[in-house]
Amino acid sequence: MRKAIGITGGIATGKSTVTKILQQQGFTIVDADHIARMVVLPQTEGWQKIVNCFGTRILQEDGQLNRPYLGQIVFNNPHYLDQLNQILQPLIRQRLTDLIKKVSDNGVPVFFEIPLLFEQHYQQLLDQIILVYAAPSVQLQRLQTRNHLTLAAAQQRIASQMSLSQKSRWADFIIDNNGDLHYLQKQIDQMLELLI
Ligand SMILES: CC(C)(COP(=O)(O)OP(=O)(O)OC[C@H]1O[C@@H](n2cnc3c(N)ncnc32)[C@H](O)[C@@H]1O)[C@@H](O)C(=O)NCCC(=O)NCCS
Ligand SMILES: Nc1ncnc2c1ncn2[C@@H]1O[C@H](COP(=O)(O)OP(=O)(O)OP(=O)(O)O)[C@@H](O)[C@H]1O
Repeated sequence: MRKAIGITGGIATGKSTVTKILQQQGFTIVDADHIARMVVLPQTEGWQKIVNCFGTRILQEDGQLNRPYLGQIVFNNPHYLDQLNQILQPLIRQRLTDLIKKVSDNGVPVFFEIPLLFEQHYQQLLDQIILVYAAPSVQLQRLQTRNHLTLAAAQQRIASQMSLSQKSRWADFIIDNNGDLHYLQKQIDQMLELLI
């Protein structure tokens, strides 16, 4: 049986923390954020289109994207986020779809960490979907701390995604990441028992 399992959630709810644990347990992980970084490496089609759209101000001296600066621009203005999405989502989709389709039917699960899984409609390609949930106050606090954002900037980033409560309704399994890492591990063990 084929097991291509999507892992999603909201920004900073703990998707990468979960996939890191799964990777340590020997599972294969494909990370859409990693693909998103590959398609904007200097001189690639994605990089060129972003420079054409946003100008060279979004580049570092070495030609790489200045990601925190581009993040400030797009998460501050839905119009710019829309433009970035129009450039990057087709490039990400092509690679991600290929990788999902390659999962063999030997029953060994492959986990796909996809932040915009529902926004970009990847659900039809996946066999099961896990959502990593954190309460709004926990999510806000973790995002502010990790990215050194003001309250307003963190709220804006959360608002740029579909609401977590909406996503929760569509998931096959919800991992509650409101506790400590020990509690998270227990949730992951339960998920593995149920889904695999
Ligand atoms: C704006 C960018 C340059 C900021 O880079 P930065 O290194 O600071 O953040 P990073 O890439 O690690 O993303 C962090 C988180 O932001 C959220 N996020 C990223 N892109 C988006 C987006 N287009 N819309 C809403 N939320 C997003 C996700 O929860 C993601 O996990 C970067 O996020 C980006 O290129 N985004 C577009 C690519 C994308 O859509 N990635 C998600 C693939 S499903
Ligand atoms: N159970 C936990 N206890 C304490 N801190 C946690 C826990 N889970 C995650 N964190 C911290 O919260 C922050 C966000 O977690 P993580 O980076 O895994 O989220 P994410 O959903 O992958 O974020 P993004 O959408 O931005 O990629 C990180 O700094 C992480 O170390």
